[in-house]
Amino acid sequence: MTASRVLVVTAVAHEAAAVLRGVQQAFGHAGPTERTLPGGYALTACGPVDVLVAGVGPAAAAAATATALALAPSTYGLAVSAGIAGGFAPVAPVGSVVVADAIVAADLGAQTPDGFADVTALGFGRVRHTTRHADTVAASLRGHGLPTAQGPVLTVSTVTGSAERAAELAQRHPGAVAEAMEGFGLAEAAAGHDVPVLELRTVSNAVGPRDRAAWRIGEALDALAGAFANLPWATLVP
Ligand SMILES: O=C(O)c1cccc(C(=O)CC[C@H]2O[C@@H](n3cnc4c(=O)[nH]cnc43)[C@H](O)[C@@H]2O)c1
Repeated sequence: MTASRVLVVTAVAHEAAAVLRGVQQAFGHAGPTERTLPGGYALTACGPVDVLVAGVGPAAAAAATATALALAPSTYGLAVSAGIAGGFAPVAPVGSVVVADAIVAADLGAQTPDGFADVTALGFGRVRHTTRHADTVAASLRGHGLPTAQGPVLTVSTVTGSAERAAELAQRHPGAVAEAMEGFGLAEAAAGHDVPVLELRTVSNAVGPRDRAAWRIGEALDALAGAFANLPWATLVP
């Protein structure tokens, strides 16, 4: 079997529905088919794309992605972490798209007297995965008029809630465009199956002081559908 399908992993069903709206627009498939994988993960197939609901956080993303990849060896040519995200100002405002050229575990490490040390610095692990197709995807989205930022997307286990933490992350990860909670989990699972990865998100809130009234989840989900409708599918699905 050729690795000709794309696996898209979201945290929650609303994100999966937005992704599927975009995929349906791109491929015109009327009837997506849904099944449940072992572990209870909902997987919906639409054209050459499978959309999986994994749950929130890196561990949930890793478990679900590993399950899907193990059940269908040599099926997927790309695994994509997709959903909403917090955007770093000013590059990624609410409603914009972010495309990861790297997926970085931002809080996997140890607090030392000299500050945070990630597991790579500590000598026992990795904190970064390089993605596939980021340039082509970002160019395509911009070509369709979608505001798009490209750069590292951070994976965190705790949502940033202060200006100090946002500044610390931005300083430690120059060029970071967004933070979310699942990308690194997907990337770790995909690496175990030699499947290339991408992370594509739309911004629902700014990374910074907590302000629930400022979240724009509906706007971000509509933007997510728009992004998936306008991906360079011929590149992603050879
Ligand atoms: O309670 C809060 O202050 C809060 C602020 C933003 C997001 C949350 C969530 O629980 C959503 C987590 C969910 O959505 C993704 N996401 C969206 N925005 C962010 C963010 O600013 N930082 C990290 N993750 C974010 C994430 O991938 C999860 O799937 C709560």
